[in-house]
Amino acid sequence: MIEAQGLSKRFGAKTAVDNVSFTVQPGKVTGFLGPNGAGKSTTMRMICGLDNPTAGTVTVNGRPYARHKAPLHEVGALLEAKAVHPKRTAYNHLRALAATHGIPARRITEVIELTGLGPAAKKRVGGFSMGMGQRLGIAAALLGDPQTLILDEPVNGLDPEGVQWVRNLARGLAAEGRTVFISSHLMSEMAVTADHLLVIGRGRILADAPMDEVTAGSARERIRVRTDDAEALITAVGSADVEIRRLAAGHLEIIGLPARSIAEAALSRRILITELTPQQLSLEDAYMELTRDELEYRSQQPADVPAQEGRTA
Ligand SMILES: Nc1ncnc2c1ncn2[C@@H]1O[C@H](COP(=O)(O)OP(=O)(O)OP(=O)(O)O)[C@@H](O)[C@H]1O
Repeated sequence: MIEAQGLSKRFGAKTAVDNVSFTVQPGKVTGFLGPNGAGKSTTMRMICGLDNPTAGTVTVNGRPYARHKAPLHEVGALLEAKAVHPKRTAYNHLRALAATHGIPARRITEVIELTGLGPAAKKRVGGFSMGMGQRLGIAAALLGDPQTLILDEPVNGLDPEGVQWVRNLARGLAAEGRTVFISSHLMSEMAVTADHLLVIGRGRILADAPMDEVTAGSARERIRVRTDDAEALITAVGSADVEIRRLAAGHLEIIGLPARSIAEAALSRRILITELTPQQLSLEDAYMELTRDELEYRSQQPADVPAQEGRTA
């Protein structure tokens, strides 16, 4: 279990992590999501004792990382920009790690097999693709057979088979009762991998909830509507609080109004409706809603490209 209490990290004037408290439970995959620069890597680095908190504490199984006698057996971490000697082979890199942590050689063979590194194990790491580097990082994280896994963007650079492999690995480790904390930018992947979500924006926790609660719990209802007269319906339901997307001819998505209000507005104007379907939020939709005001680096819409969403104000 990972427990953070009032955890903060400042770099000069920049507050990267701002007084966050959370618990990452064993037996589950917990996804860690947030826009670029939100504080995910800094939080993970503090969990692993690589950055010192400015305030607050974070423990793994009741102790700060540095206070564990055999940390590699306790916590396995894949963090960005892991330093690996480029002239070393993958096998020798793992052997050096194992030797300094009292891990037997047979475990090296096991993790090489587990991560599909076999054919590349005797090659120099300097020539590795990003995906092979990720597999080596995951092999290193698994080396001590730890109870807690912290994986920062583990699927970066992996091919579809590799992405699926990470998903099955994470789910398998959690099923064994381990704590699995994993960050990713791939929403669709996170939606099928994680049981629980922690969303961070500008250093603060925006959501800490089971996956199905996050995807079900949008503040605004989202209804698919088919009608013979889309223009009349847009006029009937339009207001500053209602967002309307034109999906195809006679096919709309109305956000911010319950189905009954749409039906009543249509009935009072004798507009025929042929479909009225409440939508389940995708994780991506839920995430976009949660982080709408929290983006540190925002993309600009080119001025001459019409906005995708027509707001009827
Ligand atoms: N060593 C550092 N010195 C100064 N600022 C830093 C340092 N490390 C991180 N930051 C800043 O802290 C903030 C959080 O960075 P962090 O890398 O934790 O975000 P992230 O959520 O992992 O982002 P990404 O998704 O882009 O990897 C950013 O504004 C970043 O520029």
